[in-house]
Amino acid sequence: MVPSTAAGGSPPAEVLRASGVEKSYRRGTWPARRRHQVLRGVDLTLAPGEVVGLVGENGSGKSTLMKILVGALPADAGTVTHTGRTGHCPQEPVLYERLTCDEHFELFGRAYRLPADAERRSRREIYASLGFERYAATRADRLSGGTLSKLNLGLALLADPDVLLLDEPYAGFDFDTYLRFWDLVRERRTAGRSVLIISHFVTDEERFDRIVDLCEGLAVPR
Ligand SMILES: Nc1ncnc2c1ncn2[C@@H]1O[C@H](COP(=O)(O)OP(=O)(O)OP(=O)(O)O)[C@@H](O)[C@H]1O
Repeated sequence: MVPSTAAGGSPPAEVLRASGVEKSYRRGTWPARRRHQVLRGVDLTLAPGEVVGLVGENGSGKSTLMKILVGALPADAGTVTHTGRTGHCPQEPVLYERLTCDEHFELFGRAYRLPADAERRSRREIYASLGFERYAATRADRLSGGTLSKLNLGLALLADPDVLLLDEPYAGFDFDTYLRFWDLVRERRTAGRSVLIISHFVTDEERFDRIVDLCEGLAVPR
């Protein structure tokens, strides 16, 4: 980790930097075991208030890169540095089926060490902006796929992270929720927060500041 502000107190030029990130997986069983190199030296930066799209075909390594960026998977080579707080919304929601939405927010609020009143305020804003307050007392195993995605995103937003990393965040959203999602991203950008969005494809290119293609293991600016 690097300090959250540059020397002299001025804002950092970038909130996230990945340099030369490499990753390969082993495939097959012995004696036909071989390495499959997914990332071949990815360079990627995210400036404060920037909304960047990371696109690439199925299997190009987007989720692998995201896991490395959040520290959930070690890279074989390269470095990743962050400033400030990071929120991560994985492709598959990591939730507890017996806990309600409210209980998830309480649990994650404690994990983020948020004061209880700040957690409740943030939770109310998230329910209102994504429109799922009526499910506050519903257990996760009784939620629809789209509402699970809202909860997954809401938990990543709870502590107002400086950098939000989202893996296919709107896959299960209806159109109204999709538009609400982009309102939320716009608000974050205005507040100087950064968002990196992984997607198979980008339909609304104008909503992003920049698009980066993950192609043959490298991040290529579009
Ligand atoms: N744990 C693992 N072990 C072995 N191979 C893996 C593992 N995780 C991913 N892979 C392989 O690495 C490649 C990249 O996978 P990854 O999930 O990062 O791609 P992706 O771009 O996110 O794909 P998608 O768009 O389908 O979600 C794929 O060929 C996948 O099969």
